[in-house]
Amino acid sequence: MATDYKIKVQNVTKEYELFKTQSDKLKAFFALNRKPVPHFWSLMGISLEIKAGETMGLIGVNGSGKSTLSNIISGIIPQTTGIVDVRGDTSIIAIGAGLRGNLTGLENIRLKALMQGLTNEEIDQLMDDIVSFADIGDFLYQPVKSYSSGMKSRLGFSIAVHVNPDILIIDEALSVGDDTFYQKCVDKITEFKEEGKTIIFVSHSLKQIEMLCDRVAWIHYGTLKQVGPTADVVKNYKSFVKWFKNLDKKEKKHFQRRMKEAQKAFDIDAYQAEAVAVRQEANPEEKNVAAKVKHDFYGSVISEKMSGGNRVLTFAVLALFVLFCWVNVSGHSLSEVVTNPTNLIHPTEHVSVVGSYDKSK
Ligand SMILES: Nc1ncnc2c1ncn2[C@@H]1O[C@H](COP(=O)(O)OP(=O)(O)OP(=O)(O)O)[C@@H](O)[C@H]1O
Repeated sequence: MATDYKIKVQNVTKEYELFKTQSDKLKAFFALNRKPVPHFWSLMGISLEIKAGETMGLIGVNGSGKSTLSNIISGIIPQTTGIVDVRGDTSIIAIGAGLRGNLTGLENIRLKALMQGLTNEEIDQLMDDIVSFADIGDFLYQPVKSYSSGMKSRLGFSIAVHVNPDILIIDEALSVGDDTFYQKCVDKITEFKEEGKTIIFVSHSLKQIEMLCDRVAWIHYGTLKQVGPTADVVKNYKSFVKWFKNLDKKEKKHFQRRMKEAQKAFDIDAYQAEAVAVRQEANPEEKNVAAKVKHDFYGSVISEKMSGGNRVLTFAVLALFVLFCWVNVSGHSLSEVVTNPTNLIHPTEHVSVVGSYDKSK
């Protein structure tokens, strides 16, 4: 792989546990002896480099993993394994990400710009431009949860392009706006390209991809099917779509089920062993390849899962917290409760009269 990249992802995977309900998820968090939960690998090992100043398109059918990958690159979600290296003094902005539903449009502008490192004075100077580009009228003063998807996209896009990011990630933002807004966005993206910014552009519109992207990565059910010049990848993708459309209903379902089953059955240990074998074969003299690959896989990853020990610790801290609250409410001192725990269920007189009042007054 070349070294002059702006963004590099290497052996990136993303695993989800498919809990049926939120309460199942919560129970599993505290359970010491967890029942097995079905797993799903949204990404099964993506390696890709994007050069500075390049516009890279991400294409693929619904659910193939495009948003998962762009969210990992923008740091919104962590990868399960692999390296994500974003180089240089970089600020990334992903259009749809980070809008808070309970805040108004104006509040969201300030919040996102502050998170991007702008000062309040800088935001004040940009505010008129952001508001006028978004063009959503009085909705600016309404909570974002009341916006249509087109309005959210207008606001997100406007903030993103005005805070002057080094890397811009555009995930399906152009598909929901009307024609006027679409043209404004295309002009802005073209301006960004001319300024040499790096852009990741996720879209189902092959016309937009062909118009804007230098190279394209085709993500196919969690794998990188092809990466290369736009015309080549789009041509192959179109052939796949044509092939798929020609299948009858039963064949389509069968194909989709087979792909999803493969994503459930993905074996991360086998994938890691394969990476070791590939690296060793490329450089037979290299020592400690297994340990180095292990480090590449897990060294920069923040684990979303808690170890058994950490779960016990969290549980103990919570239990202590509840106990201290209870001691406090009981009105006894800690030493009184320690010497006689039944004090916990016999509050002091002081506590028992709290909230009562003297009817004779
Ligand atoms: N939080 C989650 N929990 C479980 N599965 C998830 C989660 N988020 C995404 N997935 C699954 O990961 C897969 C990839 O989703 P992703 O949104 O990245 O696809 P996409 O290519 O962007 O799709 P689309 O073109 O429809 O936007 C899908 O099968 C999706 O159901």
